Amino acid sequence: MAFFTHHISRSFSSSAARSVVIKNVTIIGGGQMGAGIAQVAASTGHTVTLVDMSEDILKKSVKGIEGSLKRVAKKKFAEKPEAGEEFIQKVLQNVSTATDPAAAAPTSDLVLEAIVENLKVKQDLFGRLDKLAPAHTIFASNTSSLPITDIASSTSRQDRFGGLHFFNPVPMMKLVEVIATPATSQETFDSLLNFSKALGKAPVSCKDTPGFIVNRLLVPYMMEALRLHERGHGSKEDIDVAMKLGAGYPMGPFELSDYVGLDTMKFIIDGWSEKDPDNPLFAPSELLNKLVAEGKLGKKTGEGFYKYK
Ligand SMILES: CCCCCCCCCCCCC[C@H](O)CC(=O)SCCNC(=O)CCNC(=O)[C@H](O)C(C)(C)COP(=O)(O)OP(=O)(O)OC[C@H]1O[C@@H](n2cnc3c(N)ncnc32)[C@H](O)[C@@H]1OP(=O)(O)O
Ligand SMILES: NC(=O)c1ccc[n+]([C@@H]2O[C@H](COP(=O)([O-])OP(=O)(O)OC[C@H]3O[C@@H](n4cnc5c(N)ncnc54)[C@H](O)[C@@H]3O)[C@@H](O)[C@H]2O)c1
Repeated sequence: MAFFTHHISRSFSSSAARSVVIKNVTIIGGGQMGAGIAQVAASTGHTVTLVDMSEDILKKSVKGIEGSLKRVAKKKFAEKPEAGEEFIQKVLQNVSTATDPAAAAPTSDLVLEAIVENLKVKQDLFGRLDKLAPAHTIFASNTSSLPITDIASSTSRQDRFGGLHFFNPVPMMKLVEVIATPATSQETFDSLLNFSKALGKAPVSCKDTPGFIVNRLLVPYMMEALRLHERGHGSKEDIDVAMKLGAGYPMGPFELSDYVGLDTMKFIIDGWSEKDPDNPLFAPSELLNKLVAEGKLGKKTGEGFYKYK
């Protein structure tokens, strides 16, 4: 229970780091979130290196960025399609790709991670990068649910480590949660806050507490929707319609789950259940586990709670 009741008071450690103007960014993970963040960073004049595990994945990431830029350009340059095409090419020139994070880390002001929601994998990544990146480089995680303090513990730069939690789809969602751990320096926090503003986002300041602000409220809501459905008290279609038309949400909880990715949902819930085993809300869901086991991960695989082909 301590996981959900503890309170961390924010105190900034004294730090050798100065406030950094973030220009060169390495983003690790070219999935939904990493590609979206890369797009927005490149669109706002940052130099971006996008890293993932294979050239094939990176090709897909860049294709996704191009597709999203086309939607942005269609609106932004409605009257001037050739200016729209120029904008797309200019943004894409700011993005390079790599399969080894070591390639870009030495010249990065910020290394931002958006890989799988697994503590050990994130710790291994940052532990390795800590030895490669210069002293001034800030590290940040886009984790949905893991404590930033735990991820940062694999490095020797806990004062230069924070959370930057973006929302999906990144080009459309204005919010960024900027998370300071008790060890994050004021300079690092300011750099991350200013970077979020430079991306055209609206940052809010968060403590390193479970779910930060949005997911602390969103996860119980989503889990209640799942439990309601599992008890047979509402079809997923009716629950989605009800929350869209009755609460004004743009997507119902099952549509949103498919959009986020059911594998990510499961990682979040399994992690919280481990930390708070007595909370029935976080107990394993047979339905969610079955869909993930069948590889039905939502929109990205063509099927989740709903079918998309
Ligand atoms: C029930 C199971 C429970 C399991 C329990 C597990 C619990 C865990 C839950 C926690 C999950 C946390 C995840 C994460 O940490 C935090 C999040 O990110 S939460 C997700 C937040 N996002 C949302 O809530 C999105 C809600 N949806 C919307 O806002 C909209 O639907 C939309 C995505 C913007 C799309 O809009 P629509 O009107 O529906 O559709 P359109 O396609 O017409 O789009 C409108 C408009 O937007 C443009 N657009 C859309 N996407 C993009 C894009 N990627 N790039 C560029 N442009 C885009 C599109 O072109 C349209 O433009 P227009 O035509 O209007 O000019
Ligand atoms: N999906 C969402 O709506 C959402 C929103 C906010 C935050 N997040 C968080 O962002 C992170 C990424 O989520 P996503 O939805 O983009 O996932 P995703 O599955 O779409 O993409 C993850 C990418 O990371 C790559 N990857 C995995 N391990 C790697 C490693 N060691 N090195 C390099 N690349 C690696 C994978 O190949 C994949 O392309 C997670 O921590 C998630 O909790 C997700």
